Amino acid sequence: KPPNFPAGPAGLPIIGNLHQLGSEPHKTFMKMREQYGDIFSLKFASYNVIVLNNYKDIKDAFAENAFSGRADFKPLKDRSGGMPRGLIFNVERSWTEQRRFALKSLRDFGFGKKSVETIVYDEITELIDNFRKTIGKPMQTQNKFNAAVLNALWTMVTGNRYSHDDPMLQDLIKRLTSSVTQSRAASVVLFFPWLYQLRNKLTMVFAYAKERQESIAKNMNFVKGTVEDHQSTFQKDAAPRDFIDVYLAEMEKTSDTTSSFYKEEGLKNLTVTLLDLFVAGAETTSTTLSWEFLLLALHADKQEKLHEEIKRVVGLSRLPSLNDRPSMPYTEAVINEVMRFSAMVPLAVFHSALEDVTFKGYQIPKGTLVIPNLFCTMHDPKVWTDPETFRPERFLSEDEKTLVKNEALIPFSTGKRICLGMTLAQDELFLFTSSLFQRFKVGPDPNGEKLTVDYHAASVLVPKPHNLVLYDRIEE
Ligand code: HEM
Repeated sequence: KPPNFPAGPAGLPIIGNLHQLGSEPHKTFMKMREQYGDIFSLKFASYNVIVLNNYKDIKDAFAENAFSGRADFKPLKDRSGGMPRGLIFNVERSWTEQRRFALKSLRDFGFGKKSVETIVYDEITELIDNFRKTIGKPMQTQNKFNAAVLNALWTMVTGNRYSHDDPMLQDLIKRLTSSVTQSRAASVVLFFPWLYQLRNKLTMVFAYAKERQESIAKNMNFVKGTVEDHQSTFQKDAAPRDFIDVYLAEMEKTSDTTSSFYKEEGLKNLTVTLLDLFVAGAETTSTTLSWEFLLLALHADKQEKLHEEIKRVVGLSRLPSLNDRPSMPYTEAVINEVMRFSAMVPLAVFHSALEDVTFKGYQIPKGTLVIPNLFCTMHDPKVWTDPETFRPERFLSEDEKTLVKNEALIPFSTGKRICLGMTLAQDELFLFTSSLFQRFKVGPDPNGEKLTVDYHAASVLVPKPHNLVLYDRIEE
């Protein structure tokens, strides 16, 4: 161990602590915290790791540029053409440039602005039509939300939308979903470059590796095709149609040969950026909606309160809008509680130290992986009363009229690398939640198995497949 490094459980040679993680590492870390404290260390193969479990430590660490690196895993670099590019796994200057540009441009195309409403309304209208066909029948919600959410993103980025049952859209969803929810067994190769090499050589033997490589290649081609279409119809002086157009315009005006927007490098960053937006934006938002439907099916009283607020503030004759949001604290509290309870991205995305840093008296060497245990901050019994209970009222003042903030609610992480799509996700969650619970009531399938909050744990926590039944509140 490096000198003055946080303490942690002893591991084995070669693999370090990898064998101790279990199927739910976020919970294992909560147990280790009892023995080793809020900040403890691990070893994953040759990587030094520190785990942060307290929201204050996570906030302080991630406010520093020194902790804004990402792991230098070879498979991740291969995914973006041999070096870090795009948004999620990019680092240093290229990341700063790409992130700043994506944030600004997407804000102009919807993030936090009115136009997000128009785009999301199209999806909500189709979703409501589809849901109405299933009234009274058992159905799985996850895939339906996926299509709507991915479509909204696709519209902002590429200017087009698909019908929710379009095979192209369904195919894209399948490939994106598997990249986020693939088993932990596959991610072990991240830590062992030699195993990754071997796996590549034995691609024919490892079916999942083959499938994953093909899926990344297909997604890449799909995105490249869309970029090429834009390039061939791009008009320099016309108003940009979408995110890709703004990006192409930025490339046109870049003359600095070292910029991440310059010519070929710009194009490479664009394709990875597009993939990153879809990978990060679609599955997360739709899984949050799945959690919400499941939790509200289990808590009919909270669902009734939610519907009552929507009926009182918006009525039943028009769709809710972002302007209604400040008058709907219960709706906000429900969304907050769904995000807290599900802690859907339990360990965020690993950060790494870009240089040697001193943090809270510890010396953290360059290259150390930093894991923020977001699950712990949002289920910490020291912060939350009865953390395992679903109770939206915890985010309200005593008279239930005002929303109350809690600093430990950090489902989007915090600091320099805070989720780039946070505003969009929050707007979408508000619009989907208020529109769908204005119209529908959701409950367990009376003839199905007992509903539980069990989930499948990968990078994202996804509720186990389950059926729900919808009822239409508005007779036509
Ligand atoms: C409920 C929905 C969402 C949740 C809970 C969520 C959560 C997260 C978390 C925990 C991270 C990791 C932050 C870190 O490394 O510390 C992240 C990163 C990211 N998210 Fe989200 N996200 C959501 C929706 C979205 C949407 C809709 C988009 C885009 C349109 C998006 C784009 C991104 C990107 C690009 C990153 C990487 C940022 C970077 O590394 O600089 N996310 N998100």
